[in-house]
Amino acid sequence: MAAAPGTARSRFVVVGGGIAGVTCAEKLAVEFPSEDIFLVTASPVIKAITNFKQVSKTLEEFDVEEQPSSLLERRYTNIKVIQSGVKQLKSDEHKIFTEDGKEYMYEKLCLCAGAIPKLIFEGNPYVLGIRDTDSAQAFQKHLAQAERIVVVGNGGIALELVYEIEGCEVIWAIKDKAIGNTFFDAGAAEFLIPKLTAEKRETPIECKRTKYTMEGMEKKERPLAASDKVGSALGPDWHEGLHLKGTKKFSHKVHIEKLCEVKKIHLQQEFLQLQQMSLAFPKEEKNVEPDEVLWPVYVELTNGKIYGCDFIVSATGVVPNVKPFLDGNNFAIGEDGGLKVDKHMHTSLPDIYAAGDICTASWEPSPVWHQMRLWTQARQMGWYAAKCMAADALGESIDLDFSFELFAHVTKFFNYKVVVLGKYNAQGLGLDHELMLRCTKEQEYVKVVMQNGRMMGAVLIGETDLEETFENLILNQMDLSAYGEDLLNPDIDIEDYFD
Ligand SMILES: Cc1cc2nc3c(=O)[nH]c(=O)nc-3n(C[C@H](O)[C@H](O)[C@H](O)COP(=O)(O)OP(=O)(O)OC[C@H]3O[C@@H](n4cnc5c(N)ncnc54)[C@H](O)[C@@H]3O)c2cc1C
Ligand SMILES: NC(=O)C1=CN([C@@H]2O[C@H](COP(=O)(O)OP(=O)(O)OC[C@H]3O[C@@H](n4cnc5c(N)ncnc54)[C@H](O)[C@@H]3O)[C@@H](O)[C@H]2O)C=CC1
Repeated sequence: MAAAPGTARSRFVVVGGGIAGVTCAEKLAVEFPSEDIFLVTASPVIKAITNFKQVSKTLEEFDVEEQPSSLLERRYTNIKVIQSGVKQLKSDEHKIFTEDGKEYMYEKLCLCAGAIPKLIFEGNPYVLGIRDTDSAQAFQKHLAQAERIVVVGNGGIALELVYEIEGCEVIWAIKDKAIGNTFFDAGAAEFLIPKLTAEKRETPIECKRTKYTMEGMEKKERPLAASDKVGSALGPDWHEGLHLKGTKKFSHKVHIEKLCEVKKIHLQQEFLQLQQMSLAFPKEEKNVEPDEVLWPVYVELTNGKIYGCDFIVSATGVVPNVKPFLDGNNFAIGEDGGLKVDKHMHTSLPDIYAAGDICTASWEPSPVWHQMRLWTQARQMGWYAAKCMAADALGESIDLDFSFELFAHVTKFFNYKVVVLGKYNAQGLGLDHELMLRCTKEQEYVKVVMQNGRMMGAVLIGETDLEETFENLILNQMDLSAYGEDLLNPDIDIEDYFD
């Protein structure tokens, strides 16, 4: 298709300057050194991966740096970064239109526009979400004035926040029976709880995991994204540079409300009126605090309790960022709202690929892999999408990348190293599975998920040193029935067994 005058044209265009987009553009730049690769991004900074190390077959370790886009262009002279949001895609014309009034034609396009926080009571000024550097800084600013906040959600962000916040009371409202439902079961939650309630927290452990830094610029020099622009998602250790401190002298004070959701949020005046009328909140029945404590906002939970607070953090997951810029194109959309991609990261529309948080993996997965919107998967998908685009462009075939064989994630919660492998929470295994546990208080928690004598998943908390062995056992699906409980016997060197 010929480009109209004024339309820039590139064989490969990538949208999004997060980990998925940058990795995809870098790989394309290497595969096609004589082509210009356009990277179109709404954010003024890009995310780059440095010091990448493959720790084991599927576990990886890397640093993530927020960098000015000029550094990327200097590293890859055939990458051209266009800093403007895409406002429209016309897939039938192979064109994208940007906010600054320009248009670009592509032969192959990869969409890596990430996800946005799925907020409860969206639009309420007392409800904050955390996604990018700007929203994290806004949160920090509000926290500095706060005495009490309510954190809603039970996933990665909530787990990190409730542990890190100091000098501010935290009411943590979760839908589930136990904390951290996206990463662990109730047993692991029990193991972790004492760390949360301990008054004094230790210095952070050194842990082999991704690290988050800002390279090539001082924090104060960082260009601020305009508030209406979508920045890249934060990631590992995002809170390290932030001072997450409230106004109080105490260190930590967390109260957990289980099995509940937020029913309503009342502004102070509305709350007082209702209370005066004694209609909505008869004090003897509900957990309403004494009148002398006045809060800007009151959170009514579905368990009937009401908590006043300075503001609410909604850490309630993300939705793929497909609106409004992809409206008018007939993409197949997954149940979670992402662009469906097949095993070649191809969307349902010709010549359009997608990677990272924006996409929904819709191929038949390996029995021990599942998608989770994580930094590692954004990198793996971006890299593999570029390989698939290259293979398509050259008329070659390509097999699904090995990284999708086994789900593997290393992170840190409550100052413990946490490794989750395979179907670590027996996801999708039904009742037909067994759990084996080993736990030493304040030291380690090891859980393996077994099915028909085979290891299907594991949660390793603490310095267990078991990740590589278990990774192999899950990958090779060896029949372990003969070993029974010895599999977790601390007196047996399990690695020797299987070498
Ligand atoms: C607070 C927080 C902590 C996290 N911690 C961890 C962790 O410890 N470990 C982990 O593995 N993962 C973590 N994650 C998840 C991880 O950050 C994401 O899964 C990952 O960054 C997704 O990468 P991405 O490239 O798909 O999307 P993003 O990083 O969101 O990048 C999207 C890019 O698209 C651009 N964009 C958006 N719309 C447009 C448009 N219309 N036109 C042009 N460009 C556009 C944005 O500006 C951005 O550059 C965390 C996330 C958050 C929010
Ligand atoms: N260390 C790590 O690996 C981290 C990873 N992340 C990733 O960043 C992304 C965003 O993190 P989160 O927002 O924590 O998402 P999440 O998907 O990890 O967790 C969302 C939580 O919100 C709960 N929830 C959903 N709707 C709710 C509602 N209406 N009311 C109450 N609770 C509700 C869910 O049950 C779940 O516990 C995720 O993809 C997450 O995996 C984030 C922080 C740390």
